[in-house]
Amino acid sequence: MLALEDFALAGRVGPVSGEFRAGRLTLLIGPNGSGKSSLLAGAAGLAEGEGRVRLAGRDLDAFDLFELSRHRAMLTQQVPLPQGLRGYELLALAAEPVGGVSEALCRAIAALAPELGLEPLYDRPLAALSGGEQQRLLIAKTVLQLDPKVNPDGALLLLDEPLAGLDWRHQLATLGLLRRCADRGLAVVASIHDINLACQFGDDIWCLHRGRLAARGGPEVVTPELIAEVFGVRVRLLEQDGARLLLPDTEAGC
Ligand SMILES: Nc1ncnc2c1ncn2[C@@H]1O[C@H](COP(=O)(O)OP(=O)(O)OP(=O)(O)O)[C@@H](O)[C@H]1O
Repeated sequence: MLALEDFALAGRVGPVSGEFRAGRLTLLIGPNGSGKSSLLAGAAGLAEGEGRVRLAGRDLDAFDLFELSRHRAMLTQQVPLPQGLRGYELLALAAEPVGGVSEALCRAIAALAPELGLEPLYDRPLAALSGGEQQRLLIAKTVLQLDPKVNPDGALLLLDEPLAGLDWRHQLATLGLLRRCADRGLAVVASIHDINLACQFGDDIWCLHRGRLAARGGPEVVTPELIAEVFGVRVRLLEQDGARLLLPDTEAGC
C-alpha cells in the first residue's frame, strides 16, 4: 500500500525501504529520537525527503493535498488545537476532505463514541479537557477521516504515539480500534513506546535505532538481545500459553 524506497530525511531517518501493507497493523518501536515520527511524516507526505514514497503505486508528490487527505489520515504529536472548539466540532472536522458534515459522518461518530468514551466530551470546549480526553477525540477524528461510510478512498492510517496520555482501558480500546481498521483493509501504522503492547497487537513490528531499521518482522523479532542493543535495557522474556512478556531485569540494573 505505502512503499518506501531508500526514503531518508537528512540527519533524522533513513535510508529505509519497505512497505506498509493493506490489512496489516504495523507498529513502530524505538528509543526517543530514533526516527519514528520522521518516518511517519515522510509516509504521510508531510516531510519531503530523499528516495521514493509511493501510495498504491503512485508517487506521493503526484497527489494534491485534498486528494491525499482522502487517501490517508495522520495523527501527529502535539497538534495545536483551537481551544474554543467543542468536542463534537473537532470530530466534525474529519469530514473536511469529504465535503462537509453528513448524516453518514454523524452515524460513524455515534458508532465510535462508546468505545472511546466520546459522548461526555461532545459539548465541552477543548480548553476544558484533559490531555487524554483531547487525545481520544483526535484519534477518533483521524479514524473517522477514513471511515468507509464517510470516505470510500481511505487507504492508509498513520498515528504518531496514539497511546500518549491514555489510561490503560483507552490504550486497549485504541489498539482494538486500529486492529479493526486493519481488518477492514486499511494499512495502519502507529508508533508506540509500550513494547509488550506492540508485540501483542502488531502484525509487523519495525524497530528503529538511530534512524535505521534494527529489526522488522513479526513480534518474535523483538528479543531481549534486540532490546539490550537498541534501548540499552536488560529484559527477561517470559512465555506462557503463547503469550510473550518482556520484563525489565531490575536486579541486573538498567
Ligand atoms: N523538524 C526537525 N528538524 C531537524 N531535526 C529533527 C526534526 N524533528 C526531529 N528531528 C531530529 O530527528 C531525529 C529523529 O526524531 P524523531 O522525532 O523522528 O524521533 P522519534 O523516534 O519519533 O522520537 P520520540 O520517541 O522522542 O518521539 C532526532 O534526532 C530529532 O532530534
